[in-house]
Amino acid sequence: MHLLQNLVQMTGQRDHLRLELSVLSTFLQLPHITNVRALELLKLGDQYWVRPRTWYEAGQLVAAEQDFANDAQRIPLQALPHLQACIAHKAQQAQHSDAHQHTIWLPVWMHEQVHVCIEITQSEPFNTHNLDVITGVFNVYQNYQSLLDYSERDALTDLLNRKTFDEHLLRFASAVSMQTEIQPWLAVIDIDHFKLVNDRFGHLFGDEVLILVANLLRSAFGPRHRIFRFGGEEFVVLMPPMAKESAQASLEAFRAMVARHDFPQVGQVTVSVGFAGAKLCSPVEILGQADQALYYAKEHGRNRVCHFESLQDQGLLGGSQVSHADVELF
Ligand SMILES: Nc1nc2c(ncn2[C@@H]2O[C@H](COP(=O)(O)OP(=O)(O)OP(=O)(O)O)[C@@H](O)[C@H]2O)c(=O)[nH]1
Repeated sequence: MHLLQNLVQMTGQRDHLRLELSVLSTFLQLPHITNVRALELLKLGDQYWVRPRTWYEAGQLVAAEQDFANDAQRIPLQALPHLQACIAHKAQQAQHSDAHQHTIWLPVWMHEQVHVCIEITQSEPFNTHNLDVITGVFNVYQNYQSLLDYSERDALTDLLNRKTFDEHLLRFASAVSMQTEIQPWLAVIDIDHFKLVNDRFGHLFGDEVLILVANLLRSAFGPRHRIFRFGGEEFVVLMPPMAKESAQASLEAFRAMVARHDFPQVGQVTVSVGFAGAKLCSPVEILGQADQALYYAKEHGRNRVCHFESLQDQGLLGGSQVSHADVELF
């Protein structure tokens, strides 16, 4: 009965982190289980890394507070050879036992990739009944996870939709380090004269441009970035902590990549970009700042990248543009 109640509670969650904590808490109700962790996997450079994202410690479930790259708990995937082999073979699970404990790894497969893996350790060897219950709970969790994921994505481009933006931004903003020049960034990217694309070539070709721009965004920005389609021809990228020059350089590289791309039938398409530091202030404020920089880029020739704080320091932003942010975004 306890298990059923836990499953009900688990499927009542509306965000990934709470769902993860809820599944760990469900596993902890099962007999013999001594430890459970949700591991996050990420490719940095050409190597895969793992870190515990949520785990059980001193009688409590806790979540990592650090950005993945700065997390001292991250280890190379090779350090967990059974999990590494499991992923390499696209297997559903891996097990390992030593004299004291028995561990099972259950990777969450989504679009043929693994970003999360549940690790369960128990004092007794796994038996058939025990494994049936564990995999049953895990399957409910995995199905629910993909349902949540589906509800968070834009149907046309498969990028994140706007629904979870605030939550992602909050996580990025709380990763701000003491060095103020290294900070997360928020960029608003808008396709130039997109109405003309629709008018000249029709909505189907317009849609194809949106899909291709989304693909270019995915290839330009790595897994530590979060890419959203905010609606229409507007995209938002949350960039992990870095120096302003690096943020500017990667946005410039993306802008140039779009300008170089040959869009079928349509030919050349350009984008304008505005970006601002994603400090700990309200999402509305940060979006408003990036949007003011975007507005400036649109007003000054399009196909360019503008940085809010630089424009502000140069006194190039009037007060009137703020209303654009209100109209466009809220
Ligand atoms: N094909 C397609 N068009 C869309 C979609 N969503 C919004 N649009 C169109 O995007 C166009 C946006 O046009 P505007 O906001 O006037 O901006 P613009 O023409 O890109 O001009 P600038 O932003 O000033 O460079 C409108 O024509 C919308 O109908 C979509 O999902 N598919």
